[in-house]
Parts: sequence; structure tokens; C-alpha cells
Amino acid sequence: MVEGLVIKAIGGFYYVKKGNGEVVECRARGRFRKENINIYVGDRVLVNNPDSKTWVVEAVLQRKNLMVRPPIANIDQCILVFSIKSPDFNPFLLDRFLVLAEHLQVNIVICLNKIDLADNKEELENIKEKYNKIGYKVLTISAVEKIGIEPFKAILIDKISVLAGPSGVGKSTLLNIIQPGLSLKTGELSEKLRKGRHTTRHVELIELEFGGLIADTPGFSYLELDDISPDQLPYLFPEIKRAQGKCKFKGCRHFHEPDCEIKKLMDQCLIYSERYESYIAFLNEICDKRRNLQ
Ligand SMILES: Nc1nc2c(ncn2[C@@H]2O[C@H](COP(=O)(O)OP(=O)(O)OP(=O)(O)O)[C@@H](O)[C@H]2O)c(=O)[nH]1
Ligand SMILES: [Zn+2]
Repeated sequence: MVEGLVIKAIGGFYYVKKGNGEVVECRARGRFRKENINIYVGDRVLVNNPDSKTWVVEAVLQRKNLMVRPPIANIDQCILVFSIKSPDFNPFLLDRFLVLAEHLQVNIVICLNKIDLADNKEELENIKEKYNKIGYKVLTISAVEKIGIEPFKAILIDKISVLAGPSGVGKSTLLNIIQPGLSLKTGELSEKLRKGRHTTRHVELIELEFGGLIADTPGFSYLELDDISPDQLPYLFPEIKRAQGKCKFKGCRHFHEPDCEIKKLMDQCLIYSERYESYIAFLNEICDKRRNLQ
């Protein structure tokens, strides 16, 4: 039996890359279904070929995390791609992606693409400074003018990364630049997705020739906060997490409570008001949904 990594799953077949680099097509052990064991792309598995013809996944090793949609296991980092213009930079949408990525407990890198379209450098610097202060690494990139490509490649080396972000920000363009052979059809792909083709797409980890794997996630993402509880939410904002526990009330939700440290920090401009607004909006959204389910 040898260990391998599931890099593709399609129609009941699993494509497993073994330690020697060879990729084998596998079936799952029959008992997996009965025992409710699922195999996901990104899973480390033990494979065997008992009759030296067909390969079988015998066991799934413990995963460190699992993203639900699209289902990918053992992610090291989320690369959140946003554009400065076309589409316009949307801080509230970025906060939503950030919260979801924080919930997965993975490393996060923000990539601001299309800097060639930025009206002024100051706007760009302000955005960068804001997220740096919160604690995020921010890369500024122009895929079209090939600016910032090397640092982008550097963060991907030897990691399992998921590229996420709104439609049209340049994710496929970036992937094509770092690995020209990929020939992802930029633009065209999103057109097909809009027509609902995404339901039939499979999940796949693309091997980068300079080392590392990246998930080819299409230009849509499941952005519901369903799995997050109101009590977890403060911990998904690093700047709130840092001050957590300093409020007067134990279990303060930083909303209507008096003597709230978070609100004080915001008044002192030590927490960005936009971020606090996102926090409150998400808190309301989560609480409303839970109330409706009761
Ligand atoms: N000006 C400029 N345009 C860019 C840049 N990067 C990508 N584009 C353009 O933006 C458009 C969308 O790029 P895509 O790579 O298809 O975007 P995507 O994020 O993969 O979109 P989805 O497939 O919908 O998720 C294309 O017309 C690209 O040529 C950039 O750095 N600058
Ligand atoms: Zn508080």
C-alpha cells in the first residue's frame, strides 16, 4: 500500500498522485459508501492494486480542513483575488471572502489585480495599508502588464492553494500567466458558467511546474455564512480577535453592549469602521437566518 494525494475526482474515479509522481486512476473500496466515507480532492489516501490492474483507495488519512463548496481537503492557503477596477474593488465582498477563509483556518493572501487600471496610486496604497494593518499579506498585481507575477508565484510554491474571488477579476488570466500550458479560456469560461454549466464541472488540483498545487475553482463561490455561529464571528476578524475579552461583558457581541472595547477602538480609528460595519452586517445576517430556522 502506498500513500498518495487525490488531485482529481470525477464520476466515481479518483486520480491519485503517488510519491513517485505517477498518477493512478482509482476506485473507492466498496465499504466506503456503507460507512459514509467520502473522498475529496486534496485528501491524502492509501492506495493499493491488489490484482496489479485496478487501483483502489483503501483509506483516507486524517484531513486538516475541508472546504465545502467546492469540496477540497487539506488546503494550505486561500488566495483571494480582487481587482481595483472592472469590477470595482468591493471591501464588503472582500470581508465576506476573508471571514469564510478565516473559518477554514488557512493562511490568507490578498491579491489586488488590475493595478494598471487604478486611477491613483494613493487609493491602491490605502487599500494595501488597511489590510496589512489588519494582518493580511497583500500583493499588488497587473496580469496584463505582468507586474507582481514573481511574488505571486513565490507564495504558491509547495502549497495547496485555492484561488477565489469574484467573477472577472482575472483569476484565469493569472493562472495562464504562471503556467501557460493550462490554456484556461479566460472570459469564455465565465460565459459558460453563467449558463449553468458549472453544475457539471469537476474539482481538480492543478500541478504547478515550479512546485505546488492550485485548485481550479470556477468564477463563483458559495458565500453563505451558514456554518458560522454568532460566537465564532468575532474570531474571524483578526483585529476584533486581538481585542476579544477586553470588553466589559463576557461574551460581548460588540453590538449594543455598553463599554465595548471594539467600539472604543473604532472611535479611536484603531479598528476600521468599514470592517466593523461588515462585522455587524454579518452578525445580523447570521442571527436572522438562525431565527428563521427556529
Ligand atoms: N486591465 C487589466 N485587465 C485584466 C487584468 N487581468 C485580467 N484582465 C481582464 O479581465 C477579464 C476577466 O479576466 P478573467 O481571467 O477571465 O477573470 P476570472 O477571475 O477568471 O473570471 P471568472 O472566470 O468569471 O471567475 C479579461 O478580459 C482579462 O483580460 C489586468 O491585470 N489588467
Ligand atoms: Zn465588545
